[in-house]
Amino acid sequence: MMRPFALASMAAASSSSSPPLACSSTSLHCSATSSNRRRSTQCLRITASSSLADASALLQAAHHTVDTYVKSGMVIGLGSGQASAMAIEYLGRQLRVGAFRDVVGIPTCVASASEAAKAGIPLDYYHDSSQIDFAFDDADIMEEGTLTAVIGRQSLQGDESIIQQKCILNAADKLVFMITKNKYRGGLDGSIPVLVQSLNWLETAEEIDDLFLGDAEVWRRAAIGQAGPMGGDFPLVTKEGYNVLDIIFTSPIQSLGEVAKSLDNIDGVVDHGVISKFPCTAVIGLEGGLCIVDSQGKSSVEGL
Ligand SMILES: O=C(CO)[C@H](O)[C@H](O)COP(=O)(O)O
Repeated sequence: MMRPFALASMAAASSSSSPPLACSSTSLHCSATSSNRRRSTQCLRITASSSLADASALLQAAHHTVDTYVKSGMVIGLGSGQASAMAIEYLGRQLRVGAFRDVVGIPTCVASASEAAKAGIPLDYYHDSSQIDFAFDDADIMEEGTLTAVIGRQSLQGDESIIQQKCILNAADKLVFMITKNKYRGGLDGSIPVLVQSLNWLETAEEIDDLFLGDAEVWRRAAIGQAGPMGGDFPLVTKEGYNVLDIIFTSPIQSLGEVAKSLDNIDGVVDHGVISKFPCTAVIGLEGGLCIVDSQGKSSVEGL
């Protein structure tokens, strides 16, 4: 059954991500555990410098992604978010100075199309038959080890579409997510967006609520105004005509893959923000360096 959740509990759930102390089971280990712990404490005190540090970590991740994976002649899926915007801007600059040529971008949403247009990257639409050599994106969170990611936590206004984003990312021969280390861990928390048929959204929401009973709350996303279990006065309707439910996990998620599988089996669920792609690479921005982890289990550290 849907329960009337207070707004305060939504705020608490969405801000409950505790800072991790290390970014991988393997070598992210990168000797940085104690300094990361020190850094986590400092970050709690100085939020402004934390976002500056994150921005600088993401900038390194964005430059590394373009420098390492982009080659002339590629068709590239362009994701959205802070790091993706940085990568798009840098890619445009590199095209202008002649570091690459004949690159075509396929934006996953309006925001990345607009960044790419500003950067002067030639663009194309995504078609079912599009051959995409490489794609990059931000992730809201990424599961340590499996590299399963969640996208689409931000509000889906305008023309954004989780379906289109996932199609482009899944179609790419190679996919990179650029993230900061606090988004890469096991026992993830926070929310997962789920697209549902709007006609029977309440039944679907109740089924999802029953599935994760005690571990999650299910809210319908609002287009404007206050969030609420029912989506407020103006529930969000995507461009495809679906509602968005946010499953707000209040207990750590044991396996994102299992959550995705369970959601796929529920009537009325059209898609969700969990993406599990092989091969996939996480370029994780750290303070003063990068950690690169791929889905074959290889990891390396740069610049620490
Ligand atoms: O859907 C997404 C990427 O496709 C993410 O929700 C989002 O863009 C993350 O952005 P940021 O890194 O700026 O928080």
